[in-house]
Amino acid sequence: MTEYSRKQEALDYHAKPKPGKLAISVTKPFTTYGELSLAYTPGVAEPVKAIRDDPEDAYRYTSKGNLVAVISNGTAVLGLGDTGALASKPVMEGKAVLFKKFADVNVFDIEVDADDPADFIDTVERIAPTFGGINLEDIAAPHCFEIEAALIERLDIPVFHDDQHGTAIIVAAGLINALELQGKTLADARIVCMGAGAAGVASMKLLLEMGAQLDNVFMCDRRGVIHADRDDLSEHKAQFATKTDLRSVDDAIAQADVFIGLSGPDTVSKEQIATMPARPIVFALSNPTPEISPEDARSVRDDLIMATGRSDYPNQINNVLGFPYIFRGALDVRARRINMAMCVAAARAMGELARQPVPNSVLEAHEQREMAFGPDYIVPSPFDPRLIDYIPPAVARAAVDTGVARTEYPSHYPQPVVETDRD
Ligand SMILES: NC(=O)C1=CN([C@@H]2O[C@H](COP(=O)(O)OP(=O)(O)OC[C@H]3O[C@@H](n4cnc5c(N)ncnc54)[C@H](OP(=O)(O)O)[C@@H]3O)[C@@H](O)[C@H]2O)C=CC1
Ligand SMILES: CC(=O)C(=O)O
Ligand SMILES: [Mg+2]
Repeated sequence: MTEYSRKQEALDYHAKPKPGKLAISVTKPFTTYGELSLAYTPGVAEPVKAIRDDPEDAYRYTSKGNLVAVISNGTAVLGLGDTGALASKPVMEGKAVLFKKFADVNVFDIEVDADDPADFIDTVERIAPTFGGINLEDIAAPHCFEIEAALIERLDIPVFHDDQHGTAIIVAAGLINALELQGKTLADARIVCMGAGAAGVASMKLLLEMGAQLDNVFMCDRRGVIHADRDDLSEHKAQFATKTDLRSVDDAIAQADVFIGLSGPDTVSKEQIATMPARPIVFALSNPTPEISPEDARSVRDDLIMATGRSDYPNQINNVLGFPYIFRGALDVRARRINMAMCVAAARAMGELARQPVPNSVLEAHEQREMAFGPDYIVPSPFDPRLIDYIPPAVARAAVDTGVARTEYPSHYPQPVVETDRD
């Protein structure tokens, strides 16, 4: 397929037979006058009064508890940069499709024309009563950090910046598996992260939480390696400013076991990948164009494990594996927030699933005869039907254990096996 026909196919997919990828459906019988009088006036006044008297009843009588807002201001849309709010809508509709298809979570996508963080925060705060959770998407650093922190502070529903934590979870799951396959460990691995924005900062923070060492993490932005002698660092970059003699990205990559790209298209060269020590790991995760193509990386290395964020190569490290299931688990225990313990639990569950035999439905979706844990299969496929059995229970359990759940661990979720003493 030529580049032109690929583009046209994508445009046609979005345009036909109806513009966009989503519609709203009605969940109650609605054909008679009696049903009209229940759904609308006078019947609707009863749940209104109930919720006025007890706001928790919103979870009982409305769609709030299974409704997430996917909200963007369009300032960091994929790796395309600041496209503006309107142009981010196809991505937000796409996230809504994934939420619904993979975890049966309903979504309103909301594109907010507000570059000023205070305006954006106010808008989200005002519309928050509608929703059971808020998924922030494609909001550039550094504003994304301020926006997320303010909304977590002001709201009592989960607020989750997907590009930060959704990405971090899948990066951690994939990296732990890839390191094991390469005979390395998270505690010892030297990691270069190209991109110190939303995704890069959160991913490195989760890796530190899960065992990576700060002295082994070399964060890079457009000005090169982030180090302690730089005086141009935001608070979020400064937490990675270690004492190091490394200054150039070339030098950092030449010592790195792992390269993680969360920056933009074509930001690392074949020559740089060629200098990495034996058995390297290269996650080129910028979308849609990675930091380096798998073809280019493989042309200079036959000992690497390679992943991208795309669906058309093996090892898709993409937050699609995370956000539908993390919200499913959080909503099902009515969590007040999504905390670090829930993120770690999700990453571990995801990584574990990749080690299990692959079901036929996944082989069929990928048109493969065989897939098994190994260099070309370090994370589950987005089409793995077991993701819903692995991740939400892990997230819900962590929410309950850390005291952020408003309900008990759901009775319809897998229950722990109780050992009985028969003696
Ligand atoms: N696969 C996945 O699941 C995901 C992938 N991503 C990808 O990660 C990338 C970043 O997204 P996000 O963190 O939200 O965006 P941000 O705008 O928050 O951060 C972008 C970061 O990348 C750096 N950067 C951009 N271009 C270059 C370059 N040429 N050389 C070095 N550094 C560069 C920026 O540097 P500076 O600070 O100097 O401006 C900044 O630190 C995107 O390409 C996105 O598609 C994001 C989320 C999920
Ligand atoms: C996958 C995603 O969220 C991104 O590239 O921004
Ligand atoms: Mg995104």
